[in-house]
Amino acid sequence: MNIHLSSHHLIPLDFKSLVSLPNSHTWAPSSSDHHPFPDSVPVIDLSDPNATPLVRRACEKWGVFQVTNHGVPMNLIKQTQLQTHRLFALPRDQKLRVLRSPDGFSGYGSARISDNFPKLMWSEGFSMMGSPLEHARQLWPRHHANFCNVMEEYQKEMKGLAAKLIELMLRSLGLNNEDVKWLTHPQSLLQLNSYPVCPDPTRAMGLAPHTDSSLLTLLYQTTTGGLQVLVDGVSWAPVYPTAGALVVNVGDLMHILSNGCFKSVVHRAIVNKVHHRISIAYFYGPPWDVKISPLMKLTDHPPLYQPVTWKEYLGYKATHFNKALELIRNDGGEIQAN
Ligand SMILES: O=C(O)CCC(=O)C(=O)O
Ligand SMILES: [Fe+2]
Repeated sequence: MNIHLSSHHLIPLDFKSLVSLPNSHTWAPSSSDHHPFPDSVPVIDLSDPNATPLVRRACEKWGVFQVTNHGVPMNLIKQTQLQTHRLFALPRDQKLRVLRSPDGFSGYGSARISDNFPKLMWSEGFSMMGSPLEHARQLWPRHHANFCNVMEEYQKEMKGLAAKLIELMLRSLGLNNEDVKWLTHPQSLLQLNSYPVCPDPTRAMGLAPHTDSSLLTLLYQTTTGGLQVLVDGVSWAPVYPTAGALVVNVGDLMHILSNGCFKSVVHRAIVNKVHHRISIAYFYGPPWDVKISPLMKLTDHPPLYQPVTWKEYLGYKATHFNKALELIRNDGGEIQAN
């Protein structure tokens, strides 16, 4: 499905002014909503001597895990959370001053994946590629320094942790950083998500089911849960907020790189009636123009995917959404890129 909506769908609702769900935001329940999953996403302590095999198992079975003892200062996470609330608490017309352009990466707006669904989501977001200075100046002409410092520091910490986790994932497969030399210049995007209090959460969708296009995503979801992952294609397992933990999602590019060994996890965010939920997602990937393909050492069976750059892959994702991986699969996507 690829429904191209006009750019006004980039503009989130004025959530505060609504006492009921408008039809544009009312979703039919899906059959998997009735299959809650009893097991829960693994939590891995990075200081555990067994962390490497635990990471491998989590990536193969789930495509997602939580990490504790990750070394990112809790105070910085709290500051980032505070600045995120500060941004979304701004009056709507002020946030609309920094509206993301339809094909842009930075700024305020509805979820990028909105174009692929017939209904709209109960959320708003703010994305940053590199420094947020330009937008922050428009949001707070005089008081933007704190926001910028915190977001830049957070990106720096996430970059270090992402590199560490990639190394761990590679090591778990018998590989090392020499196999991904191009990762000395990673590319990343920081995305703040806001899910306002919702009058009818069972019929609304915070963020519709998707996989991330990154190599990996590091997500902080505060103490208000809402993230769910799809297990075996039929059941939604909640990812319970765990004090100080960060959620690690395997993204599509890591699935490709691992020649299908690691799952890229399908996930979604649900909303609730009581708490305004925020989450902070850091997407980490290769430089835009580097071709990613299954690592040769893992191709004891033929490579499953054709080489693709992150930029090209995002293009496929925009046109074919959850069929994008099929499109570059060697054993025959029937779909043709257009
Ligand atoms: O808010 C969440 O828990 C999920 C966010 C997410 O999946 C994303 O930003 O890609
Ligand atoms: Fe995601």
